Amino acid sequence: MRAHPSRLLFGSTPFGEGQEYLSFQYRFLIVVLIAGALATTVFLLGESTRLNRIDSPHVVSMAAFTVASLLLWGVLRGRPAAVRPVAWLYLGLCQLEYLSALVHVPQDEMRALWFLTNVPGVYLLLGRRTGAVVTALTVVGLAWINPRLSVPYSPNALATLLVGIVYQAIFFHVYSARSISYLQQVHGLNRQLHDLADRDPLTGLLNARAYYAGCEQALAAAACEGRSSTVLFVDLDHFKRINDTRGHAAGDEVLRRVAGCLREQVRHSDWIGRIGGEEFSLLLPRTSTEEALPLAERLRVSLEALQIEIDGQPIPVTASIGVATARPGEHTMASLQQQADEAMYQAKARGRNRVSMLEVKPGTGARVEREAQGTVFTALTPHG
Ligand SMILES: Nc1nc2c(ncn2[C@@H]2O[C@H](COP(=O)(O)OP(=O)(O)OP(=O)(O)O)[C@@H](O)[C@H]2O)c(=O)[nH]1
Repeated sequence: MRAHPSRLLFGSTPFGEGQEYLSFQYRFLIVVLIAGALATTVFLLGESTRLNRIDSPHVVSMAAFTVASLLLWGVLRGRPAAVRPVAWLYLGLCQLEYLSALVHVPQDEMRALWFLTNVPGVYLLLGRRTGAVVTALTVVGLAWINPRLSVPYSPNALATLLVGIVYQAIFFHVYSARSISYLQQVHGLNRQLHDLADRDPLTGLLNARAYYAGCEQALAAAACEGRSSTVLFVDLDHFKRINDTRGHAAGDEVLRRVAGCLREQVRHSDWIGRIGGEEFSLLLPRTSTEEALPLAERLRVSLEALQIEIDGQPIPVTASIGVATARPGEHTMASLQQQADEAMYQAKARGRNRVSMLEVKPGTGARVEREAQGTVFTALTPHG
């Protein structure tokens, strides 16, 4: 597969969530470093072909500037965290280079304009406060050095230059404030969109698509560490009756309360999703069957103990829970969920409000089923 040409310039640099502005600064600085090196190279080529005349101290300064810019590019490439220190170094380098032009190339009337080019870069890379300080220092510095130059600027030319620098500073002050707040808004809206796309609006849990996508990765990560993971498939019993006898709104309230109860009892690292009407699935990464079964039983008891009252009338809730465990590399999320599904149907078939576990022995395909009674688990149909 061919690499995208932009990788030559920027490398394959990873950016975390919420790093849009850093990613912009990183790319901006790389382009600025290369553009700076190219600009001085053009001047050096002009000098070597006698198209323009530059005094020798400034030729040395431009050559050093070109090499230093390329070195800074090499340092920055692939390291977005280095944007600030590299930007500071580059700012110092630019100021020295412009100063050298001011002193050593008096025949170039336009040379002081280079100081204008720093203002946008400082605002965008080092922030508004640094931008204001650098602008003030540049204005004072130019006013101080002008009478000391071998060919000074006229008062009119100097005033135009200084007012131009201040005007540009004000412009970029406002621009950087607005662009950052705009990016923050876009980031917030992006998060909301992600939430809308990933969450079930009724319960706030992950929807089936987001749940399975996250679980697939969590399962693979646990397998890489040689750890098992377990799925608990929770299906409410006779939920249709609640809808039929107490109304759909009451059914919705039950689903919200069940989701809250499940969420409260699992670890932060566990995955939980609403994958169907009254169906919830939990993936417990790095968790064996022996660790998961007592939790499944605890969840069943908690759901049974939920006290849901609507219009003063209690609504009893129970759930059937299917348990299936994947040893490292043994299952995809789809096949593990399928096994938990089968285990849940066993729990339904045996009378509901219970936990059932199904294990399929690798190689032989032999099935071992277990069921909880209280917190004791008994093997039901071991064979193989
Ligand atoms: N209130 C409400 N009901 C829903 C929602 N999504 C699905 N349902 C209902 O959930 C019910 C599921 O019924 P069934 O699949 O027959 O399951 P059950 O009644 O729980 O029976 P068993 O699973 O066999 O114990 C259906 O009546 C659906 O209309 C929802 O978002 N809100």
